[in-house]
Amino acid sequence: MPRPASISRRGLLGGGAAAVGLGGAFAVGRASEAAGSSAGSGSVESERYALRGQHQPGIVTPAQDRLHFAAFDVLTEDRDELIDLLRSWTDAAEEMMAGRAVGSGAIGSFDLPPDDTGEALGLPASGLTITFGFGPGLFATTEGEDRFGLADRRPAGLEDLPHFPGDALIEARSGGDLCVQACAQDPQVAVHAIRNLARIGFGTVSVRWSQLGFGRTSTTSTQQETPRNLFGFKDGTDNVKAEEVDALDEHVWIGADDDPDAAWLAGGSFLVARRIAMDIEVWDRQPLGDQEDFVGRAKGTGAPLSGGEEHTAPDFSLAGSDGPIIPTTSHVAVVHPDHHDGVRMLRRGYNFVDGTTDLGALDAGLFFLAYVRDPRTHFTPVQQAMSRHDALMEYLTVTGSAVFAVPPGAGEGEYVGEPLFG
Ligand SMILES: C=CC1=C(C)c2cc3[nH]c(cc4nc(cc5[nH]c(cc1n2)c(C)c5CCC(=O)O)C(CCC(=O)O)=C4C)c(C)c3C=C
Ligand SMILES: [Fe+2]
Repeated sequence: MPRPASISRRGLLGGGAAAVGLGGAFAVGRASEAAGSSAGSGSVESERYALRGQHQPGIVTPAQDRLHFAAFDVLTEDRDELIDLLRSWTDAAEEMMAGRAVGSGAIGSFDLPPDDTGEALGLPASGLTITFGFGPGLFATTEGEDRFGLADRRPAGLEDLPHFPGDALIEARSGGDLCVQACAQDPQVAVHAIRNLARIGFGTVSVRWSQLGFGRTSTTSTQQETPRNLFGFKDGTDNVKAEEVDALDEHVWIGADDDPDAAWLAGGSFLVARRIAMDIEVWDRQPLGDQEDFVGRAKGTGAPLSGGEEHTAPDFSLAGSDGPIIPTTSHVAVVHPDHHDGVRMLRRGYNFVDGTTDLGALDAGLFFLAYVRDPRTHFTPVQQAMSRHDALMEYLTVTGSAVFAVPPGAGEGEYVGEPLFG
C-alpha cells in the first residue's frame, strides 16, 4: 500500500514545518542534542503532534503506518510512585513527540547510562503519537483490593469483556493495568517510544504484553486513502473520521454526564484492543466470490455488493438471485450500525505478522483497536453478533483482549490522567 501523498494537517504542530531532529548535528560525547532540520516540509516524517490538548493524540489524529502497543502490570503498591511514573511518562512522551530525546539525551556522562536509549537519534518525530490508558486492575485487583484508593472512581464501562465465541484468549496476551499506544510513520520511532517509557517505568511497572503493527487498517480522516487488511480488502471505509465532530461526540468521546463516579474521564474514551489471528492460508484458497460474500464488499473497489462506489451506503434490502445481494452473514451486514441501534466505533487497528506458527503458517492477523464512548453499548453487542453470525469468523481466532479507559488530554503543566488522582 503506497503511503498517501498528503494527509490531514489537523492537530499538527507548526503546520507541517520540518520537525526538530533528535540530533541532526549532535556530537558524540556531548550531553545536549542540537536541533537539526530533517525531512522536507510536508513529508510524513516531518509530522509532529501535540501531546497536550482537549483529547489525547493518537485517537482522531490521522492513523500512522506503524504501531508499537504495550500493556503494563503495575508492580508498586505506592500511589505516589504511580503518580510520579505518570508524570515522568507525560514529560518523556512530550519530548519524544516533539522529536527530541528523553531527559538529558542519549549522549551524556561516560559514567552513567544515558537517559535516552539512542536508536531514534537523527530521526525526525515521524508523526509520533503516544496515548495512555488505564486498565481495570488499576482500580481494583481481581481479588477486589483497592491498591491506589481509586476504586470509587472506576468507570462503570471499564470491566473485562465477556467471553465471546471464537475467543481463545492467551492470558499473557490479555489485560493490563496500563497501556501505551505509540504510533508513528517510522517503526523505529514507535519502538523507541515504548522502549524508553518501559525503561523509565523499570521497577514500578513491567511489560505484560506488547504488539507491533504495520499497515494501518483504518482511516481516521477523510484526507486519507483507505488501506487494506491482510485479507486484501479495503478496511476503514466507514470508520468514524476526525471531521465528523458530532459523531465523535456521540460515539467516541465520553460526556461530562456519562458517569458521575468517573467525571475525570470526560473528554476521554474507552479503548478496546483485540489480537485477532487470521487464517491467511485457508482464506487464500477461497474463491473471490466467496471472499466478497464473507465481507459484503467488492475486493477491488471496496464498494458494497449492492453497488455504487466505495463510499456508497450498502443497501441490505436489495435482492440477489438467492436472498439479499449483501448476504446477511457478511461482515458488513452483521456489524453495520443499522443493525446495532446506530452505534459506531472509531477503529484504529493494524496488520501484524509475528513470524510463523509451528505448522509453518503465518502467525498473522489484525490487531483491532477501537475507541468507543462505552464498550457495553458500542462494542460488546457488535462483537457478540459477529461471533455468532459473521461468516468471517471461520477464518478468525481472537488470541488477546483488553479494555482501557483513556483519559482526556493533559492540560499545560498537567500529567496525563491527573484528574483521576486529584
Ligand atoms: C466488533 C467489532 C469489529 C471487529 C472485531 C472487526 C474485525 C474485523 N474486520 C475486518 C474487516 C472489515 N471490517 C469492515 C467494517 C467494519 N468492521 C466493524 C467492526 C469490527 N470489525 C465495523 C463497525 C465496520 C463498519 C461497518 C459499516 O459501517 O459499514 C470492513 C469494510 C470496510 C469498512 O467499512 O471499514 C472490512 C473489510 C477484519 C478482517 C476483521 C478481523 C480480523
Ligand atoms: Fe470489521
